[in-house]
Amino acid sequence: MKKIFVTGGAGYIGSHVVKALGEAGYQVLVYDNLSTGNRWAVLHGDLVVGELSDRQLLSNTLRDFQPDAVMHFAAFIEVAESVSNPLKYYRNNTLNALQLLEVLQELNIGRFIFSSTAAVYGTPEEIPVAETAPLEPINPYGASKMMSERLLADLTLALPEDFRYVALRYFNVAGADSGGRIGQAYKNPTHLITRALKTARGQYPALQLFGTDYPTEDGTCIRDYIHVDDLAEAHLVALRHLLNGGQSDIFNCGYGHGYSVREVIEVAKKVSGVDFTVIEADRREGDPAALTAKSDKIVSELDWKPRHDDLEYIVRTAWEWEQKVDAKLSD
Ligand SMILES: NC(=O)c1ccc[n+]([C@@H]2O[C@H](COP(=O)([O-])OP(=O)(O)OC[C@H]3O[C@@H](n4cnc5c(N)ncnc54)[C@H](O)[C@@H]3O)[C@@H](O)[C@H]2O)c1
Ligand SMILES: O=c1ccn([C@@H]2O[C@H](COP(=O)(O)OP(=O)(O)O[C@H]3O[C@H](CO)[C@H](O)[C@H](O)[C@H]3O)[C@@H](O)[C@H]2O)c(=O)[nH]1
Repeated sequence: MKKIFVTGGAGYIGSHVVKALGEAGYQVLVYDNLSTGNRWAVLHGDLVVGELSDRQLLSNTLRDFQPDAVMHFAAFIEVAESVSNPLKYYRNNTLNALQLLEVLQELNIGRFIFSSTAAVYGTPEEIPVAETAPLEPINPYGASKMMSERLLADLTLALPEDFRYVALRYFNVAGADSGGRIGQAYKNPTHLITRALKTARGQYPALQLFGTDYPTEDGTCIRDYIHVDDLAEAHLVALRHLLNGGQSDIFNCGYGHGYSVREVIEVAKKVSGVDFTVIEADRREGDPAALTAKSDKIVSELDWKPRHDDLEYIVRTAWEWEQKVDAKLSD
């Protein structure tokens, strides 16, 4: 049985990947400080509650576990916060990734899957954006991830046989486990779909719509929303690629088309059945106007088969999860 070490596996995306790894028969060890993750979200394997910057604990845990591959999800993820507190993001997302790579090198652990982001592209000249587009992040979050990608690229150049990685550039991840066991579970969520559905449930008085003067058809930002279970499957195909001797590579993870904020709000109103209040507000700092993935590379090269390219399904699974999450968080 192959062993996979998962940092950030108690978080939103990591927990869905851990679920998929468990169902596919991998042995999983999660390493997470539970800063935004939850113990109950780890459905398979064991959890070590630990801080990435704790080099000793990280190293001892990896030495004991001897994984065949590492998946690195642990990071801070909010664009707006990264603008107001950039060093927090460079420390956790870049410095802690660097230290993890040093420890892996010391222990000769050489297969790595990295959670990157569409934010590395900034405001691309052409959309859908291809993996080969220039990386010009417009916020510290994207820059912190771009720097980690650079570390990976340089390390694999130096050690082509001993270190191989796949960086997955996620677009906007949304939705929840179709079995209703896990989903996004933050005390103060900032993502559009989660905020909209919590507003529909009466947890916020209104949804703020950030920016209506973007150069898009309806003036609001366009994003490529990908269901979290399809993203989990992308990790499994990337893992098989590496374990079968595949080369280091980078793949976009999105469906290749997007929806405007107004379109998402309409679907959230339809699925919830609530005509919640929307307040048109100023642009949020650090937001590009439109970001969609050119997504054929992962399909053709890794045989990724997405199953949930349907905004209504994405929002419905998130809505079903919203009925449960508060009870989970107060457990
Ligand atoms: N959510 C998205 O739309 C999105 C898009 C692109 C990329 N990503 C990337 O995906 C990854 C997972 O994101 P998510 O949405 O699941 O966020 P999340 O906050 O739910 O998960 C991050 C997990 O990492 C843990 N963690 C953070 N810092 C840590 C540290 N120093 N030591 C130990 N554990 C730590 C947290 O407790 C949490 O469980 C991140 O790397 C993020 O940048 C997310
Ligand atoms: O209450 C809200 C929340 C969001 N938005 C808007 O909705 C769109 C999507 O915003 P999200 O916060 O849901 O997602 P982002 O596009 O900012 O960022 C997400 O996707 C990025 C890549 O595209 C990064 O990876 C990042 O980690 C991840 O949070 C943006 O135009 C934003 O301004 C609102 O109008 N109101």
